[in-house]
Amino acid sequence: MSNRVWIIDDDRSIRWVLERALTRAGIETKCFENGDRALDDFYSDSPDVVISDIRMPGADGFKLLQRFQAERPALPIIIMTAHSDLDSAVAAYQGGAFEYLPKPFDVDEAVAVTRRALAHASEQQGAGQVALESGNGSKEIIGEAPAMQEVFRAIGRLSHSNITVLINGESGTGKELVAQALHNHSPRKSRPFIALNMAAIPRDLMESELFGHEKGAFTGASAQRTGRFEQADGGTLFLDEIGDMPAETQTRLLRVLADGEFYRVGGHTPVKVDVRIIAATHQDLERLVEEHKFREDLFHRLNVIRIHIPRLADRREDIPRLVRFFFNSAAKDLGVEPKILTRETEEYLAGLDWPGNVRQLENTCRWITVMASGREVHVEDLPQELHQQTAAGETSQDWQKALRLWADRALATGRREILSEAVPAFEKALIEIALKHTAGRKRDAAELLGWGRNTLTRKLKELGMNGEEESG
Ligand SMILES: Nc1ncnc2c1ncn2[C@@H]1O[C@H](COP(=O)(O)OP(=O)(O)OP(=O)(O)O)[C@@H](O)[C@H]1O
Repeated sequence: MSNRVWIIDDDRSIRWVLERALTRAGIETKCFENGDRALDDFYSDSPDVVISDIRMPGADGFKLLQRFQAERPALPIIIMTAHSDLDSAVAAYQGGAFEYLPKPFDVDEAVAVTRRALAHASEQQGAGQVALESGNGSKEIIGEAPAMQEVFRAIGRLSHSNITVLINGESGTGKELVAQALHNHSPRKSRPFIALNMAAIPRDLMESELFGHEKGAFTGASAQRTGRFEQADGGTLFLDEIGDMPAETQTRLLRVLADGEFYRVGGHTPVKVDVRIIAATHQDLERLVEEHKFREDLFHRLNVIRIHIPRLADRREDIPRLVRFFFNSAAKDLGVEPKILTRETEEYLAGLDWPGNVRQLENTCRWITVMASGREVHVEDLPQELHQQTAAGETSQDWQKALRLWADRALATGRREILSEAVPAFEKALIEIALKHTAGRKRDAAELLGWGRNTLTRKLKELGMNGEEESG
């Protein structure tokens, strides 16, 4: 009999949850508490799909992946791991894994991924999978927030391809870092990665910058110069702030993408290149298209795969880890000991808006490393502009916004069951004010609150506010 899906994890609760969910979904399962047991069974009873943890005693997930792959290259494997950095995700794909499931995962998602893997298994019966070599010198990308996990998955999925990618995200969110990771984990990784920011190049130099020029093509062109396209041949050209590309350059770019060749400025011989384009923008390109500021045909050429990188404020849970990461790298650069945040400072930083996103956080961490006197960083050690940001924010915020901010901070820093903290504080505040308005008369205060008198009496007792009222 075939046990269609194997679940391999040393954590009994994970095995239990998955087994239950898959069985309910009508999928047969077989569980193993370690990799060695699974390897023992592999030759006598082969699965259709494997779901495996990475870190286990004995044969770990990567070793299993290797062994399974060697025997059955088309076997889909889903790697689960709590260790959610990019490299383990991509390494999983390089071994031929089908999917990457960060822990803790949503059970429905796990079932959906397993279904896809089963469908894939039946399609791919017997087909081989291409193994990729590992990437080179990639900078670490920190991100445990679900939205960042999506980004990592996309990088993993795209690691076999040369497909055009459009990255969306505000300034400083890490678009270039992701573009570099896409390149480093692509078949082009040993060829150049050239980054170019459209917003930073003067308009009249743009074409020569991209396509190069011949000697004498314009005043000042005293020698022939190769452009970025030629420099990126065989590799990747990262076009940042593509929304700022002038119309005439858009037209030329479109032609290059269609023909795979171009002319240097002032040149008459076509130059052939093989370049993968990754474009990025903080702008809404669809809107620019509607406003006729961006060519629709170029937009469609670039918008093959879209990756969205969230604002830092939408992934606050990553802030403490990012801070530790930046403290460590700043300390290394400056030859000092890395700073440490107090819990209060950590909560404070996690609650700020960070309009400059990760770049602003990185700069702040450098500033602190240089400027803060002690090793422990307190709220008062933070740069002045961060204090101003909250002061300005809070005066303009109504109480609901302040409440949201509080909840966001509390959850981002690991607090749980926050209703039990917030509800009594909320009721207490309203009761106090109602009693103030009625000079302490309970009956009237209850009416102001919309409660019966008995309810108010009970609440006062529950909240330990019995000293606050007179009879009324
Ligand atoms: N998730 C992350 N983990 C670690 N470092 C990060 C992360 N995101 C961004 N950084 C760092 O923050 C800085 C800004 O990132 P990057 O230049 O990639 O942003 P960007 O979106 O391309 O910005 P812009 O649009 O302004 O060019 C870089 O130093 C980068 O290394």
